[in-house]
Amino acid sequence: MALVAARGTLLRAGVRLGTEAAACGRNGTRRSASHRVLVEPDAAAGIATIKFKNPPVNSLTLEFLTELIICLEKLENDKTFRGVILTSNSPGIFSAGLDLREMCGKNPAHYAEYWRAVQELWLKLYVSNMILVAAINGASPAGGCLMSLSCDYRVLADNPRYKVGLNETLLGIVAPFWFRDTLVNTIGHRASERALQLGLLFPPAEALQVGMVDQVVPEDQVHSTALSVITQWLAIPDHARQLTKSMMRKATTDNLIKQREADIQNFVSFISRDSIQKSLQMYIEKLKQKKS
Ligand SMILES: CCCC/C=C/CC(=O)SCCNC(=O)CCNC(=O)[C@H](O)C(C)(C)COP(=O)(O)OP(=O)(O)OC[C@H]1O[C@@H](n2cnc3c(N)ncnc32)[C@H](O)[C@@H]1OP(=O)(O)O
Repeated sequence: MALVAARGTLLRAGVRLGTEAAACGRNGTRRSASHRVLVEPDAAAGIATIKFKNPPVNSLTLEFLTELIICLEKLENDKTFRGVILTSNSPGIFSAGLDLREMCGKNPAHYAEYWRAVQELWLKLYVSNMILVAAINGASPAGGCLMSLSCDYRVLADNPRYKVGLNETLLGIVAPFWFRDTLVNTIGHRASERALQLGLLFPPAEALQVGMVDQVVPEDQVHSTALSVITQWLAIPDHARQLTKSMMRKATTDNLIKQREADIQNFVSFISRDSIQKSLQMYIEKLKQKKS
C-alpha cells in the first residue's frame, strides 16, 4: 500500500516510470535517471552504485524519497544485484537529511504522506536482502545519517567537515523511536543516549571510535573500499547471510510496522505544533544567514 502511495507521488511529480526502470536496468553501462537518483549497474559483479543527485544538499524531498524507494525495490526484485553502494553524486554532501521545507508550512495530509515515505525508505533499506554499503563522501546529518546506519557497513571519507550523527535535538525536534533503535543497534545504548540528547555530529575519527562508521579512509578511496567490502560480503552464502540479517533486524522493523499509522499520527501532530514550526523556521533562517 505504501508503495502504491509512493508511485502516486512519483507520477504526480511527473516522473516517468519507464525512465526510472531504465536507470535501474542491468546493463553494464552507466545510465542516468531522469531525476534525482543515478544508478551505475555492474551486472557482472552483481553490484549497483546508487548516487544521490538532489542538489544542492541531497535533502530528502518527497520526490527524491519516492525515486529512491522505487529504485531500491527494482534492484531488490532484479536478482542480478546482490550488493548496492549508496553514495552522493556531489562529493562534500552525502545527504542533509529530511528536507526541512517538507516539514514546514504544509498541511497535515502532506506531512502524513511525507512521513509514510520516510518510513518506507527506512524499511526498504533496513531489511533489504541485498548487501548495502554506505560510501559516505560528505556531511551526513540526521536523516542522511539514518540512511547510512540502515546499511550493513559504512565507509566515511576522512575529512573533518564530513560529520555524521542524529542532530535532531539541535533543531528542537525529537528523533523518533525507530531512528533511536537503528542507532542503538549500531553503537549501543549509552553512546546513543548521549549522542541523541546532545544531537552530536561526529567528525570522522570520533565517528569511528563510537562505532557510527566502520572505516575511515582517504576521500579518493571511499568507493573502492566500499567495493572491496561488498566483494568480501558477497563471498558469504546469500541465504545464510540474509536470514542472519533478518534475525538481527526484524524485531526493530516489526516494531515500526505494527505502529506505523500511530507513528504517522504522532509525527503529524508533533510537526504541526506552532512551537515546532517556529523552531524549524528559525533553523532554516540560521542556515540561510550562515552564508551572509
Ligand atoms: C518528529 C520529527 C522527527 C523528524 C526527523 C528529522 C530528521 C532530519 O533529517 S531533520 C533535517 C536535519 N538536517 C540538518 O540539520 C542539516 C542542515 N544542513 C546543514 O547542516 C548544511 O546545509 C550542510 C552541512 C548539509 C551543507 O552545508 P553547506 O554549507 O554546503 O550548504 P548550505 O549553504 O548550508 O545549504 C545549501 C542550501 O540547502 C538548504 N538546506 C540545507 N539543509 C537542508 C535541509 N535539510 N532541508 C532543506 N534545505 C536544506 C540551505 O538552507 C541552503 O538553502 P538556500 O540556498 O536557499 O539558502
